[in-house]
Amino acid sequence: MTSVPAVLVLEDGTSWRGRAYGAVGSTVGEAVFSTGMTGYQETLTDPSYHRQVVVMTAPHIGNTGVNDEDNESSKIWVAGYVVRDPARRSSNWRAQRELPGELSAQGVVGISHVDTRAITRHLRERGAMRVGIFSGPDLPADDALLQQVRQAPEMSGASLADQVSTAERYVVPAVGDRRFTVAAIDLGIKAMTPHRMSQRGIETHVLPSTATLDDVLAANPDGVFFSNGPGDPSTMQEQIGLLKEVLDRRIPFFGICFGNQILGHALDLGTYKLGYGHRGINQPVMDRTTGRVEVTAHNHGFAVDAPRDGTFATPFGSAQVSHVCLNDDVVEGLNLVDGPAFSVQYHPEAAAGPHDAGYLFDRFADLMGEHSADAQKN
Ligand SMILES: NC(=O)CC[C@H](N)C(=O)O
Repeated sequence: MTSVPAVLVLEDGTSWRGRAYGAVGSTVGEAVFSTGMTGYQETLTDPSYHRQVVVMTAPHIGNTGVNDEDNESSKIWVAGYVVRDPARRSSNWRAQRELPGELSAQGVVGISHVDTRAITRHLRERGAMRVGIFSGPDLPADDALLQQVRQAPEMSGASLADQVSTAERYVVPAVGDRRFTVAAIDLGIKAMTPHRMSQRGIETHVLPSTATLDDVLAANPDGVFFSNGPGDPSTMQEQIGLLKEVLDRRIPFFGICFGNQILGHALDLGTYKLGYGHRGINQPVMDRTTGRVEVTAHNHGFAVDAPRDGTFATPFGSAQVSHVCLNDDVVEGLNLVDGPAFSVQYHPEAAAGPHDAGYLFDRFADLMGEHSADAQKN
């Protein structure tokens, strides 16, 4: 098989040569790496990867093909894909198509046969940075390509949720009897999140990222949820304002990832950009409320800045850091002690990933149950 040449160019001028993988052409984005050994289809279709070029540290990608069941959204969102050694053909009973064909069909430019271990170490030492992948028979000189990379927008300051959110609201029904109704703000929601809620008797009303308080209240919700999503959380001023109104009304709240960062802002905490972020399905996190350690799925490049020890004052009462990452002490969860609100920076929906953190959806259901019991008492 003849291969088309490709080159990966980082904004610091470093470049790697390989072969075109998926669509032939060019793409730019933020270079990040994922340490997930499995679950590449869920990674590719996670809307939080919008505008990011993902380097897979697992060397062999494509082994299980792709199917119509494991998508986390309606399309592949990564801006580009970097793999070491693609499977020549898939071998899995659930495979319906081959990964390279799927990438090509969706116009996703990738590169293979590059040293993904070296690229990962480079990003780990120098931090996430802009990157381009360029493929074709006659590639321009690296200098010209570097200019294109340096013109790409930065991730800091990027407001991207509106680009990935649903245009229309939709409802994911509860499995069995409906116990609770949740209004979920879609900032780039993964399909598994309402699915996990439905398994707990929750009917989820998924609303566009531009939803107002009236839109939320129209669902008559027992709880409000803010999803994961791409971009810089400090740009989400409308959503931060909406969440403040939700907290003010003491409606039970749960947030995942971007939702955790937005809760941080609503509590007057800041967010900052991590050197290279956490992406993968093998990150150890401690739930400080129980002392239990869980292995969890992550995909974040920003984090909340909050005091680690004890409680701290917020406009909505005292709060605490509920979870921390055991690798680097990054804040992985917030808990409003004086109100019905909590969030985590990682992914209890576990798509892909271990199911250790599934209890958080039960915690949300319990919070809604307690709150409705309290409301009846008052
Ligand atoms: N998965 C997410 O919600 C990511 C949140 C945010 N875009 C970050 O990179 O930190």
